[in-house]
Formats: sequence, structure tokens, C-alpha cells
Amino acid sequence: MSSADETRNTSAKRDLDEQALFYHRHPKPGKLGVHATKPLGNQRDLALAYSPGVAAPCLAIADDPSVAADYTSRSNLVAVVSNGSAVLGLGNIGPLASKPVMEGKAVLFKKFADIDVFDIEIDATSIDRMVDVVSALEPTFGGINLEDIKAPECFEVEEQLRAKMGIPVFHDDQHGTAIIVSAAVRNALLLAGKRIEDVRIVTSGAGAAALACLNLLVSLGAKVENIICTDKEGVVYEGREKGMDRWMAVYAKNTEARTLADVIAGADIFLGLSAGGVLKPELLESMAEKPLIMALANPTPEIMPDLARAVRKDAMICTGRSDFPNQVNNVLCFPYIFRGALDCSATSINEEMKIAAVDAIAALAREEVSEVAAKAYGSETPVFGPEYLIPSPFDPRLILKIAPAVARAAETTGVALRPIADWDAYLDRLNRFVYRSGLVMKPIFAFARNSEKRVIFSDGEDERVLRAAQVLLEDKVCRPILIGRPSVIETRLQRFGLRIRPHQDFEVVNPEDDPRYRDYVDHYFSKVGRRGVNPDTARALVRTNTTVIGAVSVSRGDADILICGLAGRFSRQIRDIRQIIGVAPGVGRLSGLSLLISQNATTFFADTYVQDSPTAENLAEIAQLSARMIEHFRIKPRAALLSHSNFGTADTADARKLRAALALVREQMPDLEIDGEMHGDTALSRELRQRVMPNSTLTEDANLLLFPTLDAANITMNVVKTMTDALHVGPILLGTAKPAHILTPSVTSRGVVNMAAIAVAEALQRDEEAKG
Ligand SMILES: NC(=O)C1=CN([C@@H]2O[C@H](COP(=O)(O)OP(=O)(O)OC[C@H]3O[C@@H](n4cnc5c(N)ncnc54)[C@H](OP(=O)(O)O)[C@@H]3O)[C@@H](O)[C@H]2O)C=CC1
Ligand SMILES: CC(=O)C(=O)O
Ligand SMILES: [Mg+2]
Repeated sequence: MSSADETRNTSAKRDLDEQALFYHRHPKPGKLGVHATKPLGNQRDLALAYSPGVAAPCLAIADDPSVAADYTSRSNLVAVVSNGSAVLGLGNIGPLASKPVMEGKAVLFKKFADIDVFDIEIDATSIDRMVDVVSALEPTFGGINLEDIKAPECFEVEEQLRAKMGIPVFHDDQHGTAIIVSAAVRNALLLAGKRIEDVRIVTSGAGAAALACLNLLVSLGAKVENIICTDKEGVVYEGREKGMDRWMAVYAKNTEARTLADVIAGADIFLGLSAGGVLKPELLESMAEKPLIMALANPTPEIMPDLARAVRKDAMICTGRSDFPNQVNNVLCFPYIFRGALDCSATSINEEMKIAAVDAIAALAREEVSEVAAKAYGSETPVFGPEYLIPSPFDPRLILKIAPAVARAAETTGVALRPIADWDAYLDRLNRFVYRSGLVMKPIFAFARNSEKRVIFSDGEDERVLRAAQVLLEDKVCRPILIGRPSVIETRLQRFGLRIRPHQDFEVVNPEDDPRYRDYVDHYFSKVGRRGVNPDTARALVRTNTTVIGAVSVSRGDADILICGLAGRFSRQIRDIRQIIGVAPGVGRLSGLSLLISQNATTFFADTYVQDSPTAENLAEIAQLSARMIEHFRIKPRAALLSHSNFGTADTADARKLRAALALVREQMPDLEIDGEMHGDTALSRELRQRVMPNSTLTEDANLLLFPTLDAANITMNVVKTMTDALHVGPILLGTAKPAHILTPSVTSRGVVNMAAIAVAEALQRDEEAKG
């Protein structure tokens, strides 16, 4: 039985096949759709979108073709083009059968780099026909990604298209693969202590991917004389006639060797871009020390990693698959290299842009991994080394590093028609795409930067807090203090590959052994002694309850800010904070504010976590505390009191409560833009407000939504969050005597960082207000 048959017959494979078929079929066939980006809701929209209005952009483009980038989606639209002649390692299965792969590439472009794609499967086998069809598509697209077209035709097709077209033409199987292979090779050689000029490379495969990888490795310093190619016919030797072409002839050698087995001895790198199972384990024995084995055929590699590892313990092993470490796959490159090229309207993707991408990817693997990347790898956090030569495809930093590097190289080499004019704004845009919290959080981070505020974290042993602490220290946002056992913190930092160290970089409060223990117990007892807590319980809690320890620390002035809530019940922690830190002078009750950041809006919701049925007075206070907090974000608050009643259409108790709250706010904080009571859609649509309340004092759509009850606020916030795939920042606890915030157990490390920065900004603002 062949290895392909073996693979096909495993039950795991059958399961995966069934799931894949279901995934592709339900709920709608395929993986892609087209959606309109402009409203088409009425006669006027129709007149603008189509005839007669559409004539205006048509004529503008006829006058000046470059404005097509302003009036159409072309500049963000890429064609993924295939004729289906070398689909993955499945061979020549034709254009129609290649469509799931091309739709898949389209999804990856969108997901990883926000690039729109039409997949174009063409029924064309001759070079001339492929070139004719693709070059005729230039008016439609900002770039062409050729995919799964077999060698040697793909070389000729790409060469001719590059010469004919004024937009980037990039054969992903060649150059995307070459870029990521080169990054992995660079890092592997660094670990092995070898120089690229000296290493011997043997390939299995002399097709599109293998030859492009070799060409790029040669531009990076590898020597042609140190490279031997093999393919189905065996060694590529001088004088060979069968299956030769001018591209592989570059690597032909004057040798009597004829098979892979004849040439692999002493090789430092095996580069497999051919077919599953072709590398037999025993062949690895004769390879050089610390060999790099790149078995990249998809879906079945040239050798499975466990078989390779059994023979060579010292090997570094890469495959194209996501279920093993070191996934060398062009998905790490193509979305981002196109992002960079499109963003500066590059006319091509040249050698310098490719090398910029190699440098960026290789350098990224040597940095500490992000939390998202760690998750993509499973439970073990990867640290740069033989099992982590290149970043995970889910590493959010890929776009931030590769796209700007590519755009800069395009500019330097003169192929950028519209060089990036404002690099800060460009990086912000990429950041916003990645984290979505980037822009709205920016003023907060700017304000908090270089603060000396001491933020104490109750859940100091939690991975998310450890990762957040490193970011906060690097970004100089605060001085973290972690509550936890030092040995546990130390071990986890090492396990997660984090650089910061306890005591040296940040303070640790050990609940099991802190010299201030007695003082903390006395302080705690002074706060809760007459609230049903006896001295024994106080002693036990100050040893075991880290929220209590953190709150006492802030109350005593040993820290400035408390962040807790990654574990434990919200209701208990708010009780501890209320009792120990207390409520700010002049504030009646604590309340909770949530921020949702979606693709289209930044909106605050209150009270989402604390007061279940606020009175009119409570609501007026929530509105004012929320508005002051929103100002820290350098956003002008615009509040709407939301109800089932729209400006007096109903006279229920809740509607009356909201009207009373409105009157109170207008009296107590006349500068705050607020109106109500109103429907949720009225708050978010100027058109509706003009229809039902033309003299509404809300001059723009509301960004602070206030609700009559906790249920209404919390339910709405969670529904909107889920339906719009929004990022939740918060809850931000309002009204405490000193900054203290209770996060939710589902918070990410980025959420911890965001909340710490908000709390630092809040603390600095309080200092300024105290100074007067
Ligand atoms: N991990 C990644 O990112 C990528 C992986 N790949 C994988 O690389 C492989 C090749 O793709 P690509 O270069 O586009 O395809 P091509 O058709 O252009 O090249 C295939 C090459 O592999 C050789 N080959 C095929 N079967 C064998 C075999 N049994 N023994 C030795 N050599 C063999 C072919 O030799 P001959 O010409 O004699 O038939 C040819 O040289 C595929 O499995 C693909 O999935 C490709 C791109 C990216
Ligand atoms: C990854 C890819 O492009 C291939 O295997 O063809
Ligand atoms: Mg491919």
C-alpha cells in the first residue's frame, strides 16, 4: 500500500474529510460572498450608485486612470488565478477542482490582511492563453496572485505577465514559499552555527516552489555549486534530457549520482517541495550535523516529523502543516506582502521587497511570541529554537512587520506609485486592523506613557497578567506589582519565554510570606471589623484572598491602582473593593462602564456590571462619571438615555425615571451633550432623530448609551458585542476612592494591558485634579 493510500485510509483522515465537506457545504456552499460597501436603501442611493450618478466617477477615471484607486475598490482587490495544473501536492486536477483552494486563499487574504479577492479559475493550459486571459484583467485588479500553476509553464507565464502588466504579479508557490523558506533557513542556520555560503542543499522537487526557493537562497548567499536538485527522474545532472527545462538546468551538476539516496550524504538542508513520503528515514542518517529537514509537500510531507526525529534527534524539522511545529507555509507571507504592495500602489513585487519580507519574518521569530501566537501553537508557549524557527500564521504581528517593510522597500526601489505619506497613520491603520483597540486606546497610552504609577495585579500568577506585565514594562506604562508565589511566577515566565524577572524588573507580593502581613491584617480589620469579619477570618483572608491583599495595598498607599477579576466572582470582589478602598467623596454608588470597539463604531455602555436597578439620581451620576471617563480617551461624550419610549411616547416608570435623570444631568452637568429618553436606533441615527425630535440636543450620534436597568445594559452590550464581533474593553469601574478595576475571567492579556493603561490615565487625571 502506498503512503498516500495509507494516509487516505486512516480514520482521522476520514473524519477530517467529512468535516471539511460539511464545512464547505453548510450553511451556504463555498467560502466566499460579495457584499456591498455603500448603502443602497432608496431612490437617491440608486441614482448615486448606478445611472445616472455613476457616470461622474466613470468620466473622472477616463480623464485620469489613477483616480480609479479613489472611486473603485480596485486598489484593494487581488485576483487569485489558477489553471489547476499543480494544486497543492494533488497534481493536475484542473481549474474547477482547484476552486476550493483558491476560495481558501481568498479567505486568508481577507482574514489576515483585509484584502478583497476574486478567485479566477481559468480553463487554459497553454502559456499564451494564460497570459492573454490574465493580462486582460488588469483594469479589474490591483494585483495578481498566481497559484498552483505547474512548472515550467508558471515561470514563463509569470515572466510575461510581469513584463506586460503595471500591477504586482506574484506567483505565490514560487515567491511566497521562497520567502518563508528563506526566513526559516536563516534562523535554523543561526541556531546550528552554520553560514549560508557553506551549507549543502539537496532538494526533492525541481518545480515552481523548489526552484524559486533556491533562487532566493542564492540571492541571500547560498552557492549554486553547493546545491543538488532531484525530481521524479532523479538527480538533475548535466546532460540529462528527460524532464529538463532551462530553469532547472541552472542547478544541473556534472555528476554520476542519479538518485536522492546518492546525493543526500553530508547535506545540511533537505528541501522537499515534491510529493508525500519520498524521503525514507534511513537517508537522514548520513546528513550533516544539526540538519534542517524541510518536508513541505502538502498535504502529506516528504517525511513525517516523528519518523525523521526517530533517526535524527539533532534535526530541525519543518512541514507545511499546521499540526506540527515549524509550519513553513506561504500563508505567512502572501497576505502581508500584498498588503504592503497595495498600500503604496507598487507596480511590481521586486527582489528587494521579497528580501525585506524575509528579514521581517526571520526577526519576528526571534522576538518573544505574542499571546495569540502562543495559543495558535497549543498549550506550550514556543520560544525561539529548533521547534520554533518561524512565527505562527496566527501571530498578529506579521502584518505589522511585513507590510511596512515591503512598502518601504517598494518606495526605496522606486516602484511605489503612491509612497506611504504618513507612516504613523499607516502603522495606526494596520494596528487598528489587528487589534481594533489601537486607535481609540492611543490617547490613553500616550497619556499613560512614562508613568511611575504602581499597578498591583491580584492574579499575578496568571499567564495573561505575566504577558501584560511585560508589555506594560516595555511600553513604560506603569510599574507592575504582581501578587503571587515568586517561584511560580519565575517558572511560568520561563515557560512562556518572557524576558522580565521578578524583583529585578517588577515587585512581587508573596501572599505566603510578606513582611507587612501584620500591618495588612490590622488595616483590613480596621475596614471590615464591624462588618461581620472577625480577626481570625481577617488573618486568613489576608493570606489567601489576593483581591483583599491588593485592595489593602492600594488603600495603604503601597500601590496606586488595583487590577483584579481574572478569577473569582465579580460580586465578591466589588464588595471587597467597596469595603477596603471605598467610594470616592461625593459619589453615591459604584457603577460599571463598558467600551465596545467594532469595525464601524466606538461605543460606551453603562451600567453594564454593577447597579441592577439605578434610580434617576443614580443614573444621573452614572452619566456624569461615564462622561468624565470618556474624556480620558480624548472623545467628546454624547449620551443617550435609552428606553422603549421615544421622547415621551410612553409613560412607564422606567421612561419617567429616564426623564428625571435627564433633568438632573442637565442641571448638574450642563456642558454634557445628553438627550432622551429615546429608542436605541434613534440614538444612533441622525435621520431618525430629525424625524422624531428635530430639536434634539444630540448633535451627532450618541457614543454613550445609558440604560434603565443592569439587565438592559448588560444584555444589549453582550448581544452587540457578539453580533458585530466587537472588542470589549472593561468593565471600567467608576466611583472608587482610588482606581480599582475588576476584569472578567474571559479577558485576554491585551485586555489586561488596555485596562491597566486606562487606570493609569485615570490616576494621572485624578492627580491633576487634586493639584487643582
Ligand atoms: N508549504 C508550502 O508553503 C508550499 C508547499 N508546496 C508543495 O510543494 C509541492 C510542489 O509544488 P509546486 O512546486 O508548486 O509543483 P510543481 O508541479 O511545479 O513541481 C513539483 C515538483 O515535484 C517533483 N515531484 C513530484 N513527485 C515527485 C516524487 N515522487 N519524487 C520526486 N519528485 C517529485 C516534480 O518532478 P517532475 O517534474 O519530474 O514530475 C516537480 O519537480 C506540492 O506538494 C505543494 O503542495 C508548494 C508551495 C508552497
Ligand atoms: C501552500 C501552497 O500554496 C501549496 O501547497 O500549494
Ligand atoms: Mg499553492
